[in-house]
Amino acid sequence: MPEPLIADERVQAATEPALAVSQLWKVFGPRADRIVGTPLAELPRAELLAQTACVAAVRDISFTVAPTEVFVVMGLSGSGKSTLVRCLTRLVEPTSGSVLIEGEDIRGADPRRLRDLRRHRFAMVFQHFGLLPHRRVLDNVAYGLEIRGVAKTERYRRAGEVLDLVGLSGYADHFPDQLSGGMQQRVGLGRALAVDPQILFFDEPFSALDPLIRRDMQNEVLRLHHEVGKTMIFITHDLHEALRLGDRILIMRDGAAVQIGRPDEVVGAPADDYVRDFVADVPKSHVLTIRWVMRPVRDDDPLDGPELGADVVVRDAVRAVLSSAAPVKVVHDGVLVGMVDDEAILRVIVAEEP
Ligand SMILES: Nc1ncnc2c1ncn2[C@@H]1O[C@H](COP(=O)(O)OP(=O)(O)OP(=O)(O)O)[C@@H](O)[C@H]1O
Repeated sequence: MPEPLIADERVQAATEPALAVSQLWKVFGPRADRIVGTPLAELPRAELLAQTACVAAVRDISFTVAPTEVFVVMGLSGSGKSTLVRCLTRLVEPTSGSVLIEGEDIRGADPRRLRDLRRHRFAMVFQHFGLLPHRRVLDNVAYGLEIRGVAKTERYRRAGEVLDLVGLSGYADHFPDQLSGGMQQRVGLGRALAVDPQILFFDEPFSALDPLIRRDMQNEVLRLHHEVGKTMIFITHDLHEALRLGDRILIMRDGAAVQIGRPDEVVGAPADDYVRDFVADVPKSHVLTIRWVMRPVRDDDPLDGPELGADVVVRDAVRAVLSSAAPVKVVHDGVLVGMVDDEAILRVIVAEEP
């Protein structure tokens, strides 16, 4: 698959990143702080373990996340996703590297500042909802505000608002065990949103839910993201979930970042065989945009065909392309950047046939 011909700057705005991670390592084990920067750090995981009894759970990872971006961390079990994300809030202490949250170095935060950041700037949603069983839904949602010392009337007002937002109006007085798994996770989402955090962290929040409910909840996250526009860091081992939710995806393997890219980049230009295997079964027409299938404009191209934006997904372009006698013109920022003809579209569709 050719590289897209033009860069997409949608996500990477010129503003300060919400999160900037640089050369982050987490090594577990005895004398873990003696590994980074030595030849031992280059050893494959199994050899490092055999020689030093240490595990490099996160290896030299760097990335930035733009404000309001949904950034997904994906990888197989044991690849280091949870450790990486826990390092970002110092639930796990990084071994080396830096983590800046809106420019603030959180590795330098003292315990008081850290507590403050966790109460005011971050919120977490976990797989096992972590709800308080003896408290009503309303109190569970209001919990973060209670910890912050917000007065009862105000926190109930806010919790009521959030219950509406997550589709649980009418359930304020229920207890968690009276709700289905999906609804309990909505309470978890509501509790996270109630404190109006700057960054929401999700650690495999939907893995325990059955597939239909899981899809519902993914839609819910997309809808909430659209409404509240928070920066979200989302861990999953499910590629389809990653592709649906992520503006960009970080793919991890054995603690290292194998690829960081938009869904269409991961599917259109997998960095190696590991990623290629991951994406082999993804219906390409659902993910690739027409910039991935367009060809350069030729002098003799008829220019009376329809026009489509370069970010239109192939699946949504099929009808326009196939029903037009002339090739479709692909435009980006008002400039003609390529052409798409029937053949290019059909190649993607036919490749998906079982
Ligand atoms: N506290 C710890 N002490 C020692 N090793 C650890 C610790 N926590 C994690 N590890 C190891 O670090 C590696 C990465 O684990 P991590 O839980 O971050 O992976 P993961 O991708 O989140 O996996 P899963 O999807 O199964 O949760 C694993 O080899 C794990 O055994």
